[in-house]
Amino acid sequence: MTRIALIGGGRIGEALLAGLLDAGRAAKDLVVAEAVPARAAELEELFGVRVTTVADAAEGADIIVVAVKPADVDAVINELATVDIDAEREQLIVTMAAGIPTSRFEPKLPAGFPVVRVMPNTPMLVGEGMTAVAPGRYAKESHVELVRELLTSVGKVVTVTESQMDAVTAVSGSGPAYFFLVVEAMMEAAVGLGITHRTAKTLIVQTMIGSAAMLERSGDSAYELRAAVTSPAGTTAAAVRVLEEKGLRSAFIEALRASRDRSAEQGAVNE
Ligand SMILES: NC(=O)C1=CN([C@@H]2O[C@H](COP(=O)(O)OP(=O)(O)OC[C@H]3O[C@@H](n4cnc5c(N)ncnc54)[C@H](OP(=O)(O)O)[C@@H]3O)[C@@H](O)[C@H]2O)C=CC1
Ligand SMILES: O=C(O)[C@@H]1CCC=N1
Repeated sequence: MTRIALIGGGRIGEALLAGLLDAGRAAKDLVVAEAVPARAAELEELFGVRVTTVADAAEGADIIVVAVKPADVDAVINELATVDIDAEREQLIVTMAAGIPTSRFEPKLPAGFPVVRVMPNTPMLVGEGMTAVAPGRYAKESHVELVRELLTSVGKVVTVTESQMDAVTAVSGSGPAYFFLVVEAMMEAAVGLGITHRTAKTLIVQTMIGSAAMLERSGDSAYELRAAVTSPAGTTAAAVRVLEEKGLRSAFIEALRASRDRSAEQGAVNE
């Protein structure tokens, strides 16, 4: 079985770990390097995985997943550069850090060492992740396939070019937060209209799940599905008019641009 080293056991690292274990991967094939001792102990306790140093984790792994904050990536690269990793042993690095290009890794690693950049999201935790995968300069089709296979066990996977990664980050990497924000706002509104918190959550979550399922399964566009909900002079038209007047559409356009730009900016630091 493929041995996976996770460098950085934070929010996204935990989503990956939990998703992989739920998908049937054995804890003995997963090893974690985590800087915060209390967090390391928590991960050992929660998931039964071994927590060790970056060097030990990386040397024994087939796939080394880097899931630290963008600002910490250089330190991890420098550490990986000093350990015994080798493309001939079929090892590869997968980086999840927003904005950081594969070209930041490649010059510091053994010649030709393959790096694959990915942008996952936290729903991996429940097997419903969305991950985009882009090969670096030395990653072959077989490396991309291996990464796709790994991440398909925790959700959907698309392959993109690395130049699209900052945009993908704005759409699906950060995307869960936009939906959670919409739910927060709808919850507040529903409770304000006299519905209990518990009932409001049931109504909203199932409405999201149902709407997503229709988008996925019907051949119709979001516009067509929305039109089918909107009775002439009815309730939906009244609500949508307010949302449009308040600038929801342009807010999303500007928000995703800001997210894309922030991703690129994180990659540009220290270049
Ligand atoms: N959260 C998300 O939804 C997504 C995040 N990402 C990317 O994943 C990366 C991690 O994000 P996130 O999980 O939110 O961040 P977190 O801060 O929650 O997790 C990163 C963890 O790595 C630890 N760490 C830092 N340096 C090292 C090191 N040298 N060795 C071992 N562990 C280290 C951190 O410790 P400390 O706290 O001390 O720094 C922290 O516990 C980011 O680059 C982000 O862009 C990508 C997609 C989605
Ligand atoms: O907020 C962030 O920077 C990370 C990257 C995508 C989702 N979370």
